Formats: sequence, structure tokens, C-alpha cells
Amino acid sequence: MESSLEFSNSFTSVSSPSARCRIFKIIVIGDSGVGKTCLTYRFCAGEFLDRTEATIGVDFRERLVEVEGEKIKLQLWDTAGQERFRKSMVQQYYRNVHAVLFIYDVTRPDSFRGLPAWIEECRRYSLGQEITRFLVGNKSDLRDTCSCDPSSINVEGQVTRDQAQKFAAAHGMILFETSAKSPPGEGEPGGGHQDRVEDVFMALASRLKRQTRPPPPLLNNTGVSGSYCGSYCGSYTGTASFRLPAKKNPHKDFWTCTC
Ligand SMILES: Nc1nc2c(ncn2[C@@H]2O[C@H](COP(=O)(O)OP(=O)(O)OP(=O)(O)O)[C@@H](O)[C@H]2O)c(=O)[nH]1
Repeated sequence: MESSLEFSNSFTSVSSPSARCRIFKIIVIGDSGVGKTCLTYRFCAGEFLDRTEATIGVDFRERLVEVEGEKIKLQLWDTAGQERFRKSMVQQYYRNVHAVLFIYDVTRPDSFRGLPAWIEECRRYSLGQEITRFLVGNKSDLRDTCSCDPSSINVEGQVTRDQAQKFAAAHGMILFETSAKSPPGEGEPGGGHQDRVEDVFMALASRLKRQTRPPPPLLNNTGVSGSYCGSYCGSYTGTASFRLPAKKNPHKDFWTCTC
């Protein structure tokens, strides 16, 4: 599989990355095989990844987007769903996170039932309801075709939209149903009632932009990849998003980013 770092910069929706843009770290979690890699690849590379291997530890992809005139970089941390491949995950991966995407497979109720365990794992790392959390049901292209209202489809062995909506509401999340494989449209399974992958991530970008205050004008640039450190300047409500440095920058009247 192509290295995410190799392609990440060539598929941005903004032609030249700005020297200064806010960076948002988003972790993508859920059971193995629900399509985390395919979803993040679809968004960053614009196509469906035919052959995937189980993610080991964390894979990293990013894309620069523009929301209402502001360039924002979404850093997607695609985490391993298999327990044995999560051993190499370190606490560091959960630091300075701005949003979490919980993924399940709409055709696999076991992956839906597994969500509370993922929520609990996030909670252990102080990623609770105060952080932006989206619930994403993937593989909607596999949902059985039905001429009736899709919210009431109750095909055995599938997760209904109603079920997912209730779960999302109970956990302060916004629900999306999508497909990394086939963009939903008229005449396809899901009948155009599903969300496009692009729309899911752009909704996230838009929400993150709204929730955060503009970066301070003279921030010391010690963050990620030569850009603003999103974990410092991008954070508004996050609990563990930044920490106070050991000392103040003697030359400037603001705190130095320490992450
Ligand atoms: N039909 C269909 N298949 C999908 C979709 N998304 C992913 N798949 C398939 O599901 C399988 C697993 O996809 P991955 O993206 O590797 O799943 P993952 O969640 O990253 O798995 P781990 O790395 O083990 O955690 C692959 O065979 C994909 O081709 C989708 O939207 N529709």
C-alpha cells in the first residue's frame, strides 16, 4: 500500500500549502475492518483503496482544505482496529486531539456494539464529550436496496439509521452514514440518502473552525510541519489540548507552544 506520507501532500484541495495554517488532529477509531483506512484514503487521495492490510499502530494522512476562506489542515490518525496491532500505540497519539471519528460498519452490528468500548478508551485519555465527536457508519453501499424510508430499514444483520441516531444523540455525536467505496447517489443502495465522504470531513473541518478561536498573531512556530501548532492555537475547549510551558519565551509576551 502506498505510504500515506508520500501521497498526502499531492492530493490537497488547496494547491499550495500555506506557510501558516491551523492544524487539527483527528483520530479515527473503530473495530478492525470497518473501513477506517479506506475512509481516510478516500478523503485524502480521492479514491477507493482496493487492497488494504490491517493497520499496525497508527497510519497518518493529511489534507489541506479551505473553509470560508481559511486554510485548515486536517491530520487524520488512522488507528489499528485489531488489539494486537494497537500494542504499539502510545499515549502520545491521544494527546492534543481536536476531534474523534468513531467508525462502524453498517452491515456489521458487532462493530456497532463495539462502540462503547472505543468511547471508554477515549474517555481514559480524557477525550470525552467536550471534544468534537462524529459517528460514522461506513459501507452504506452494501446496505440492501429498499424503496421504503431508509431510516426504517431493519434488515437483519444491519445497523439501522434509527439505532445509530439514538446512539449518536445519547453520546453527543453527529451521525453520518457513508461509503468509502461508492459515492452515494440516486439509484444506488442507500438511494442518495447517504453522505459523501467529502461532506463528512468538510463538516468536521467547518465545525472545528467554528469552535476554535483565531490563532494569536505572533505565535512561536514550534509546532508541526512548519505551521502553526494546532494543538496550541487551534484549541478552544479541549481539556488536554495544550499545557503550560516550563518558562515563558523571554522575547515575546505570549506562551511558547511546548507540544
Ligand atoms: N463495500 C465496501 N467495502 C469497504 C468500504 N470501506 C472499506 N471496505 C473494505 O473493508 C475492508 C477493510 O477496510 P479497511 O479500511 O482496511 O478497514 P480498517 O478499519 O482500516 O481495518 P484495520 O486496519 O484492521 O483497523 C477492505 O476489504 C475494504 O476494501 C466501503 O465503504 N464499502
